[in-house]
Amino acid sequence: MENKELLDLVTSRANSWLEGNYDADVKAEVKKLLDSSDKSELIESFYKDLEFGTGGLRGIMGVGSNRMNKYTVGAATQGLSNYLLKEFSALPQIKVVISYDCRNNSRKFAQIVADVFTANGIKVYLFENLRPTPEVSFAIRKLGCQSGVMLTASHNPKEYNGYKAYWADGAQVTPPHDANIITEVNKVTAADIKFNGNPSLVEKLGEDMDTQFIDAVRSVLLSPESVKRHGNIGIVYTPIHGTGGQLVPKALKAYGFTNIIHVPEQDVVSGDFPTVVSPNPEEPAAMAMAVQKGIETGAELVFATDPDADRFGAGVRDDNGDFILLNGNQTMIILIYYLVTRWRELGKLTGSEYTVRTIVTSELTQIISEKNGVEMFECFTGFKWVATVMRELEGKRKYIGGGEESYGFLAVDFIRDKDSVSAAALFAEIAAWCKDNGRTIYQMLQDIYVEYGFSKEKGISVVKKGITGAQEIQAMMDKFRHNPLKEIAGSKVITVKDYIPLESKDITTGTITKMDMPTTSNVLQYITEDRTKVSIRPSGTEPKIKFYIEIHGKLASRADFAKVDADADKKIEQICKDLGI
Ligand SMILES: O=P([O-])(O)O[C@H]1O[C@H](COP(=O)(O)O)[C@@H](O)[C@H](O)[C@H]1O
Ligand SMILES: [Mg+2]
Repeated sequence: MENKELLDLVTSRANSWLEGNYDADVKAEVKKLLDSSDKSELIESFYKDLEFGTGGLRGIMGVGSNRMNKYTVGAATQGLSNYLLKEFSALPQIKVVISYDCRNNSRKFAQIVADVFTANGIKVYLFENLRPTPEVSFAIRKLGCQSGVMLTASHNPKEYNGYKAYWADGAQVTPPHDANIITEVNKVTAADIKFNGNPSLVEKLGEDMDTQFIDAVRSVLLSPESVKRHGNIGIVYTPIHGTGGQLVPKALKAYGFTNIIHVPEQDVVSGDFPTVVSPNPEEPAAMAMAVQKGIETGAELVFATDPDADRFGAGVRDDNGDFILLNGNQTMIILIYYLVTRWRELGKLTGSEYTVRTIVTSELTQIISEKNGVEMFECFTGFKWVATVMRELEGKRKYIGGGEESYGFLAVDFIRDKDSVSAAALFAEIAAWCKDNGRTIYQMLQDIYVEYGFSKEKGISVVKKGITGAQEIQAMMDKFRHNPLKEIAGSKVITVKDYIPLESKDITTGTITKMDMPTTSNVLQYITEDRTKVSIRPSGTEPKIKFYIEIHGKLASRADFAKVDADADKKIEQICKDLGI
């Protein structure tokens, strides 16, 4: 779009906010944007509507159709209400769960969401205080609700907020509901939003639901004897100012862990995230205070969760006693290995069990799972796709666990989104079990590489903000799509997978095979002769293009680990050069 055309579009959209049914302070903000000589903020705020991405709506807070505010949150809820009223017209009472995280405005947005739902005659179970995302999923199933909303922008920077929308099975909405809801939302004008809530339709949720959640999580403990013997392991835990503090320590205690060490500065609930630049446990800086506390106290494990406590990050001690922060693939490898091993040892495997990973998560998890006789399914990025597999297999096969490289794991089937609470308890349990086996988690990971093959994964995100950033990301995707790399780190590319046409192309023969996926997605994958895999996709939650690198090799024994790992780093460096990142 030409600059003039774009400016006309945003000016007319902003003017409609000045004329429409909007609060006076909102109009004053819009006027400021219109009057400013620098039009960039006006353009960013109005050039499009906020879109449902990988994890619902997510955007910077502020006025405008492309921002998180009373009206975009209100319109989303009005559209969702309209859709629920149609879909469940036979029910005497539609019910939903609402929770929110520590972010600035999350509580306020939660109240707006509750008002709009109840104004539409929908019963709301509203958490009395901030609670983790997985508890929303849990409560929807427990209370037999039709939908739910979590106000959070997950691990995004503090300027952001967001809206995760759930369906009756406790999973975030997927097709056809997501598209149908968007159609309803797009029909809503500011005047249509019913903001005048009906408090008599609100029921508060709190400690009772927490107890049910913790009891359910407690029931999946697989090695109670090991925990009994080693319940005094020192575990540092930080919620990074978010919701995890409500449940993670309780879950660890319920498992039998007694030595939980807090990072008091980060237990402080705050949407300003005063002690970190970014509240994302994937970034080592977000875990620095916890690691420091671990060093000071001699703890063995360091855990962190993101603000809405669906992501789980862990640090373990290496052979020198130094803390190593595991990446999401390593955590997933450890969790999957433990689950399938323990299920097998306990005689719980009947042949119908399964696990799930996303297409950008290490294939080593698949090898481990399947060598233990447990089929692993592949799905798109977004935990809603893991939940989709669970929905399809509900009542037919038994879910053991599933997850993804971005610190997301779910080890239970009574929740349908990633859950850091059960993941943290499980991880601590693994540390106890390892002690009984005479090794550390770090050594166990190396043993896994020896037994199942060595792999190393690295995720690289390139940030490209705003409207121009989005165009640059698309141009990069176009380049990789139309001029695929022929060689990566000296190895021939033999397969290119494109998830828009859902085609896998064998480069040697030119044969194209259709891929079976429930929908399409803007993802490219290159696979080389030496099993290197590079996946490329634009993020659906942040202004980023993401590269996922995975390489495979051999590890003969623990003694060789340092060398094999260092060589892997060199290879990954070369791959980055080849990708131009
Ligand atoms: O951000 P969260 O923790 O809600 O998590 C959501 O977004 C992550 C990042 O997605 P993207 O790569 O599209 O940015 C996904 O990996 C995850 O499955 C999804 O549930
Ligand atoms: Mg999160």
